[in-house]
Amino acid sequence: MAIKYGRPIELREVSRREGAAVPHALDLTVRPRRNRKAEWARRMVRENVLTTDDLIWPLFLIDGHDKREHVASMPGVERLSVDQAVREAERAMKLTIPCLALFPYTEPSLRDEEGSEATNPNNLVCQAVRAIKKEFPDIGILCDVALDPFTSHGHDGLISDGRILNDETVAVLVRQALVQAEAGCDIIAPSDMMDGRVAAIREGLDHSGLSDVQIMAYAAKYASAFYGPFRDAIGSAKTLTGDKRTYQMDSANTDEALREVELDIAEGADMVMVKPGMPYLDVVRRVKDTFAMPTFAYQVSGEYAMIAAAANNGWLDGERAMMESLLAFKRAGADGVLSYFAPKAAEKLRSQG
Ligand SMILES: NCC(=O)CCC(=O)O
Ligand SMILES: [Mg+2]
Repeated sequence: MAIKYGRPIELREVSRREGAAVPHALDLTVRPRRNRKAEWARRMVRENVLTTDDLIWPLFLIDGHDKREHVASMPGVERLSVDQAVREAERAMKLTIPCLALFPYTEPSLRDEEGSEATNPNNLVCQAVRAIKKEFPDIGILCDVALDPFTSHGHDGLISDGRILNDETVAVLVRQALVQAEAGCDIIAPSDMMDGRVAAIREGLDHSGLSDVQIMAYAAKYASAFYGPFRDAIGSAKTLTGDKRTYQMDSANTDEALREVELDIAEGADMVMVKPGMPYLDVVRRVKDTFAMPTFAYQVSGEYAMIAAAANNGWLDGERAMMESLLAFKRAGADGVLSYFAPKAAEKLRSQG
């Protein structure tokens, strides 16, 4: 059977001859199905399109050389040594993915209470930024700013008596942003949810002659169960004590998301992000409609894992579910998506020409 665009050609609606008698014919003037009768007709009225320009590809880094390690809870995703990350950057260039996001798996021996490795100008992230930029200066690189990959307790900030300290943490985040920007990173993406960090980072960058470095603020980041596999990937799943509800947002709220976004824009964010993605599409839509800012969504590890696991079990058509999930972000008003599906989706988009 000939298959095109995933459905049997035999199912195409055959045009009916005028005047032909149809039993039980309804007297309908409006028949919305007319605009869906063939692929060319659907293409004509399609409201949203996904392109490779919409994709940001998150990569996980590990120490070593020529090393790739599977992340068990994220089938198809690997931790990469810096040389392998450079190879993936080349793949991203060929696939016309505009931007990579880098996340380190930090050796346990380098993690401490203060997350000191975050401000080491030669840490894994900074090494990867330099190596990728040296070979592929034309690909964008986004670096996360938060302490969780570097702290022994797995929290995004400094802790005292069980409290995550805001202002003290912000001072460290500014130093983290500066080492990454000095290594050549193009976009600083604070994901820590401390108050006032965007303004402090903007000021730090500007005072260091780095005023061209953009800020994509994880402005509305929710305390979510969907981050589980990411914590597995960066090695903080086992060490994380408690949860992040005193700094990340309550999943019950959307007005609060608007206030958070408004603050980050006022503090100098060039782009804003909502995270997680699919369970929070209502927030993406409200943010886009309210602020008309470049608005991004993060299709997080748990969202990826759900689709990948169901597909691996044969319960979902993985490719179709991937493309449908990514298009949903465009429909909700997002300008782009951080997604672990980025390379697969880009391959699919390019094969469709
Ligand atoms: N700051 C980056 C993340 O927390 C990512 C979460 C995920 O992919 O689950
Ligand atoms: Mg905030």
